Amino acid sequence: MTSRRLVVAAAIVDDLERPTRLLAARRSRPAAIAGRWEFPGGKVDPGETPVEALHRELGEELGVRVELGAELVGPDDGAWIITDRHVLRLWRAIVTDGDPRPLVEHDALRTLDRATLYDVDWLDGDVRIVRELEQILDDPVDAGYR
Ligand SMILES: Nc1nc2c([nH]c(=O)n2[C@H]2C[C@H](O)[C@@H](COP(=O)(O)OP(=O)(O)OP(=O)(O)O)O2)c(=O)[nH]1
Repeated sequence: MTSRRLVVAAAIVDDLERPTRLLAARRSRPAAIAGRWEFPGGKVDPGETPVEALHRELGEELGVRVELGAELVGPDDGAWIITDRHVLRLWRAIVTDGDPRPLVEHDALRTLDRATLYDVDWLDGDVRIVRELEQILDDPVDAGYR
């Protein structure tokens, strides 16, 4: 049996209930995935709950505090297998404090909407998650934001 390490990450959006924009982060390391885009987050440390780990990672990586919304439940026992060694759990989140900056692990951030969602080179394992989020993202015009 393979047991995969749990990674937790956030779909940082502009509105928890009716999102139109999503934050993507570009990896700066390790070399094998540098330049690819992902959801900010990281591995859960021993003794941490997944939600505690997510708050810690978002503070370390982006310098922000967040409020979490609904989890995006995946097809693999409720989570998302992203690599042969990792399984991801992902929550909607909005920033409540700070401006996201690529402090560690990332060298660029982008805010994407439905029209630009695939303009970045998502990590392979994230692509089907992005497809699911595409169903949730409202058009900014429909949502009355533009
Ligand atoms: N954070 C994150 N990792 C992802 C995503 N998609 C994906 O395949 N991964 C992979 C990349 C890494 O191999 C692994 C997560 O490890 P990580 O390097 O982010 O974890 P970490 O911050 O705790 O770092 P470390 O302990 O290795 O220093 O999962 C994603 O959307 N977000």
